[in-house]
Amino acid sequence: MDALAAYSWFGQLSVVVSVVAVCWTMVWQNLEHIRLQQFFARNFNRRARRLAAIVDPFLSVTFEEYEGGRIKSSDAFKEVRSYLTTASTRGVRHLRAESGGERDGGGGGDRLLLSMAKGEEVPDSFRGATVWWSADAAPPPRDAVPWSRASRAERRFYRLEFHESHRDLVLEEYIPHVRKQGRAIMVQNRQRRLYTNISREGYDDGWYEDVWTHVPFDHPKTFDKLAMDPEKKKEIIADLDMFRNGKEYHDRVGKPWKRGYLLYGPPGTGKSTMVAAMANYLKYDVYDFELTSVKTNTELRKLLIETKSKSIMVFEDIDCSLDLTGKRKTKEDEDKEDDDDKDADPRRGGKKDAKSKVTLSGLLNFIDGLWSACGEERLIVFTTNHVDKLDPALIRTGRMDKKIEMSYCDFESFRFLARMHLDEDVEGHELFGAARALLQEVNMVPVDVGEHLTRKSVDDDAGTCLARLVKALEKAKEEAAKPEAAQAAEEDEAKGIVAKDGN
Ligand SMILES: Nc1ncnc2c1ncn2[C@@H]1O[C@H](COP(=O)(O)OP(=O)(O)OP(=O)(O)O)[C@@H](O)[C@H]1O
Ligand SMILES: [Mg+2]
Repeated sequence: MDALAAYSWFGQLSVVVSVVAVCWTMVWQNLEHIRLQQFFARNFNRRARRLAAIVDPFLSVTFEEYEGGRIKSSDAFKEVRSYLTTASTRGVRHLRAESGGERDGGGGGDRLLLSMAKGEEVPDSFRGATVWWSADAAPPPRDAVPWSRASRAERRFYRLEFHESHRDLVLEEYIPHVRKQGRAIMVQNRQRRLYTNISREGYDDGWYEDVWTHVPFDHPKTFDKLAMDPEKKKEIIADLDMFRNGKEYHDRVGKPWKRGYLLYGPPGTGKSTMVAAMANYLKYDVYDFELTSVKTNTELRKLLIETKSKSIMVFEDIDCSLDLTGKRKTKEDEDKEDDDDKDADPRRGGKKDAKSKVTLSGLLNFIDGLWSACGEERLIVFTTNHVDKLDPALIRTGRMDKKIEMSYCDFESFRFLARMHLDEDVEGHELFGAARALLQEVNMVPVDVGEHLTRKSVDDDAGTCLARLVKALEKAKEEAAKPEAAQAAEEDEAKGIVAKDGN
């Protein structure tokens, strides 16, 4: 390299170094500037926050009806609204009334859903902390979908305000408590349903997606109107309470949250009525399984999957629904049954008129197989007139946890029915004692006792009804005293069958 070239190279290097130096200085100065800005901003914000906390130490949480522009109202909003229904109806002067749609957990029909009107505020207290709820609404968004009513409606919201010293209590305990209470109120108020699986016209073609059809469940029977031994009734109610509040226990011991009840006894002793009373007490839906309409075990499983929590699954007259006296199946039987499932499934080219092929093991698996754990908080109730006909595997503990015998009318049930039907203190009536004495000798089911005690005309009084009952009991006593042969002859005569010798 000659001297000139070396000079030129050195010159270029110095230019590059100077440019880098200038750039670095600029960047550094700006960095300093940004740092300073951040420093000031942080300190100012902190001070501003501190100042704001002194001036206004309250925090707030907002529950919007439509979260993030969705058109389905949010669960949290509905839960808060339900929770506030109780608080607001007491403390608020201006309420908003809506007809309770099923989707909102209101239930439709005549029910009204009351909530705080816009601009109202109500205090609430929780573990010594006071919080305030207010209701408000924002105008609909500019980009509202014109044909969607929900989208065009104003955006309602609830605001919860509390002192910042209660921040942890409110966020971690109070809000979960409000949501849980709100959900419970929604369950209490919802219109309950009675479901049936009886197939509708066209179902066999496999086109209907819904395997259940339903009607509103409005059965008037409650435990207050069910005649039975008071101690037994108390025990059943306590058992239902334990079950309803048993989520933690079932989780702890690793048991699916379900319970089996077997109700057995002669016809007319109140088994179906007991199911209605249970459903009304627990506020559960009822799924009435008509097993004779279920073609296969697979279909039974599908029905199970489609049931919701907080429900009673009832199998009435289980002994008549299926041949459940048979043995459980071998492997070969199960293979054959799978083929039968295919045969009976019209969607898979099976015959339409296939008879029910639900088997005992299908039912056993339904009750406590792997699939039975899907969903939670469900009662399974079997009713039967012939408990002795049922396979012991079906009613063993774990499948049927509680077995309740519904029996003939005893004195307590009679007294209960007499008071309920005659609506007065009938125990002093002379015929009351006579009926009581006869009931110790004769078996009569509650449905018959109730029927005799029912007033048939406006002129009927307690005496007339009791006399009718006493007469029926005396007749039943006479019948019971007759030898069996005479009874059979009488029955034949009634049917028009006359013995060959003419006697
Ligand atoms: N223990 C009872 N208390 C009050 N009412 C009863 C009682 N038992 C029966 N009844 C009345 O009798 C009618 C029939 O009762 P229910 O249908 O519950 O009998 P069941 O035991 O289910 O009979 P089945 O075995 O024939 O199905 C109902 O209208 C019910 O009101
Ligand atoms: Mg019944």
